[in-house]
Formats: sequence, C-alpha cells, structure tokens
Amino acid sequence: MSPYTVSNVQDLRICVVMVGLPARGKSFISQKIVRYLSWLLIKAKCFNVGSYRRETTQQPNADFFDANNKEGLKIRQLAVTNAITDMMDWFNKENGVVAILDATNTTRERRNWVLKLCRQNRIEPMFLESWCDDQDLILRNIAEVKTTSPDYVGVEPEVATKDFLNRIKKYEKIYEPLDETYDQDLTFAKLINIAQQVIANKIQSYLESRIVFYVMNLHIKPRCIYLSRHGESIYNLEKKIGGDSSLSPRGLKYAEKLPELVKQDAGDVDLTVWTSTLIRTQETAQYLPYKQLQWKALDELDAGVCDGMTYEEIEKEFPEDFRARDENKYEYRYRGGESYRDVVIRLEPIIMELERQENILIITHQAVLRCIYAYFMNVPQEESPWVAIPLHTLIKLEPRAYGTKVTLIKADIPAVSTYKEKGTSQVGEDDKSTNIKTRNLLMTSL
Ligand SMILES: Nc1ncnc2c1ncn2[C@@H]1O[C@H](COP(=O)(O)OP(=O)(O)OP(=O)(O)O)[C@@H](O)[C@H]1O
Repeated sequence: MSPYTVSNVQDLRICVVMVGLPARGKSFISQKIVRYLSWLLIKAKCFNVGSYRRETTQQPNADFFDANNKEGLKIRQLAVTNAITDMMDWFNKENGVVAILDATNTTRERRNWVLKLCRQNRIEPMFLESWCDDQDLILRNIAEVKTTSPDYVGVEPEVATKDFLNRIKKYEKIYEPLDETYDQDLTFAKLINIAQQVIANKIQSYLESRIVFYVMNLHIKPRCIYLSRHGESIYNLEKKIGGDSSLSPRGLKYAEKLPELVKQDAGDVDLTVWTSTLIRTQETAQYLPYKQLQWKALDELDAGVCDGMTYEEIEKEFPEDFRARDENKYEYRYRGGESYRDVVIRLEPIIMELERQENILIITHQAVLRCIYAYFMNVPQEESPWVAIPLHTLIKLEPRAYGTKVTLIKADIPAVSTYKEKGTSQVGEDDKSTNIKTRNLLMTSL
C-alpha cells in the first residue's frame, strides 16, 4: 500500500457538505478542494447535485426552484438522492476518502437528513458554508459563470441574470445559515465574504483541519503565476542530472532576456520572484527588478546516488533502477534521494502560499515545475512526471473560476532539450519533436 501524505487518513471517510445560496462559490471551492487533495494523493471526488438535476430538467426558470413547486421539489430531491447514492458507492467500492456534496443544502431539515445518512454509513460529515452579502461580487459571479451555464444556453445574458437573481430569492426565503449556537454540535466551517472572517466549529481530524486551512487561504482576485525553468546550465549541456552548476552562455542570455519577456506580458504589475537555493535559478533571476525569495522547497528532485550522472551512465550502472523508474516514475525514489511523490509533499507549503499570493514568478527546476503545473492543470499523477517543460520558455498560468488558462511565451533562445522519453536513456529532441511536446503541454490545459 502506498504511504499516505497526511496522517490519520486510514479508515477515515469525510463528506464535505457544502452550504450556501446560489453563486456563492460552492462549486469553485469544491473543485479546488478536490484538486488539492488529489494532488496530495488523497482520494477525493465532488458530487455536484446541479449536474444530476440537469439529467432530467433542462433550462428550468426560477419558479422551478420555488419551495412550493411540488414537481420541482420532487426532481431536486431525486437529484440529491442520486448524488448521495453515487457518493456512497464511491466510498464503498473505490475506497474514497473525501467526498464533496456540492449543493445548496440551505435548510436545517436537508442538512439533518444528510447528517443522518453520513452517520449511518460511518462517514464524518463536515459542513462548509460560503456566506456572502457582497452584491457586486454576486453579480460578478453570475456574469462570470452563471449566464454561461447549461441552464441558460441561448438566453440573453441580461435575461439570464434577472432569472438567476430570482432563483436566489427563492432560496433566500427558506435559507437557514449555519449558526454558532444552534449548530454547535456539528463539525462545520463558515467562510464569510470569501475569507474575511472564518468560523471553525468542532473540527475533529487533521484532514478536516487541512481542508479548513486550505479554503481559508483561497482568494479570487485576478492574478498571474509565471513559471520558468532556470536557463540552460552547464550540466544540461553535459546531459548530467542534479548538481549545482552555473548557466551556460545561452542560459545567461535567457537570464538577460527574462526581464523584458516578463515586462512585455505583465506590464507594470508588482511581482515577487521565487527561486530555489541552487545557483542556476538564482543566476536566471539575477536581472529581474522584483523582490526575490529563495525557497529550499523549490530545489530540484534529489537524484541521490545518481546525482551528477547522465541517464546513459545510470542505465549502465543501475539498470534495475533505471527500468523501475521508467515503470513508475511518480513513485520511484532514487537511492538516497527523492521520488516525485516526495517532491509533491515538500511542495505543499509552496502551493498553500501560492494560493494566498497574487502575482508570482517561480524560477525552478523541471521536476518541481511538473509538480506545480500538475496542481494547477489537474494533471493525473502518472502523467505529471512526463509533462514536457521546455527550457527558455515562460509559462503563464491564469487561475479562473473552474480551471486555469495556460499560455507559453517562448524566449527564442536555443537550448538543449533535457526531455527523456520512456524506455530510452537518450535525451534531446530536434525542434520538431519539442514543438509536439509543447502542444501536449497546451492541450492539458482546461
Ligand atoms: N467564497 C466565495 N464567495 C463568493 N464567491 C466566490 C467564493 N469563492 C469563489 N467565488 C466566485 O464564485 C463564482 C463561482 O460560482 P459557483 O458556481 O462556484 O457558485 P455556487 O455557489 O456553486 O452556485 P450554484 O449554487 O448556483 O451552483 C466564481 O466567479 C468565483 O470567483
């Protein structure tokens, strides 16, 4: 069995029950939690009741959501029942650890029903409410994601907005927010106006506290995260892995060009640059006119006894290890070194801090960038160690409501390719194959 990344996960099953009026970011938060936990290799899945409801009812108007609409109630009850049935199946058949029940769950009656079902099935219920009275933000949310939802295909945005506001009114009539006194025995967290205020009540397990800590750090301000590998290094030229070498002359050219490349895209925004503690990332960042921070956690995957060797040398000297790594690159740990899984675990504070921050430029290493990229782009663990991250290329990530937009900005300074395909010890591709890899990278975006 694989080791867990968070303690006390064994035998623990948690259902995060979302609570809140429409357009309060419940789906946004649910998807973020799933991505975060999946990245940490904790089995997590979101059950969105709206999608179940859409299987039977297309494009209902606000009246459908009226508490007195018997037909509407029946359909909505069926949707939540089906979602919960699938959720229980997932816990039982697929050994799920954290399920998110993404629905409004606005009444005490509904929450009590979910609570009972969870307890009967040995699942810990944790309620997570998003409460928001910022009308401008709610209107922005409706414009950003609701007027374009499947519920409003072919409907004018103004008409859709008006109907959605009516839908919210229907829910407001019956809404019973979580209450510190009434709900004092429940495990719950309540986010007020994003995370201006956070109430945490009876948070029991370590995993629950990680989830609360994570959602506390989320923000929705528009921002860019730039990622770059260090410029081409002497070791890259010699096809060696690891080490702490300096940049090659072409790598230095990239370092000189980087300020212009960033400025052209980012303009005058304020950025902070994060580098690893290794010479090649610092040399790459040396001309950037921004505040810089060094993180040990951003150092390259430690290749242990293979540090400083070429792949050909590794294949000759440690043939079994070479094959084992190709077989399961994510789990393979170099003798005396690290695996991709180890790197993900040490990157967790980086991800947490990235969620808190605004515009950041990270200059680090291939394996580390693959792990960070996998978090933002939802790349499955078995694929992430094979993502091509070319040298001398700036990757721009723009987090959006339900995903991340990715753009590649090439510096147009030649560099060797350090990409190694499965089953060979050869690195390097011609220009054509590098472009194919680049396209693969773009296609993984949401
Ligand atoms: N804590 C929050 N409070 C308010 N808005 C948020 C919050 N977090 C994210 N958002 C914004 O909410 C929007 C996404 O809305 P989302 O679909 O997640 O709402 P919802 O509550 O799931 O609505 P519905 O009940 O209709 O499914 C995005 O524009 C996102 O920026």
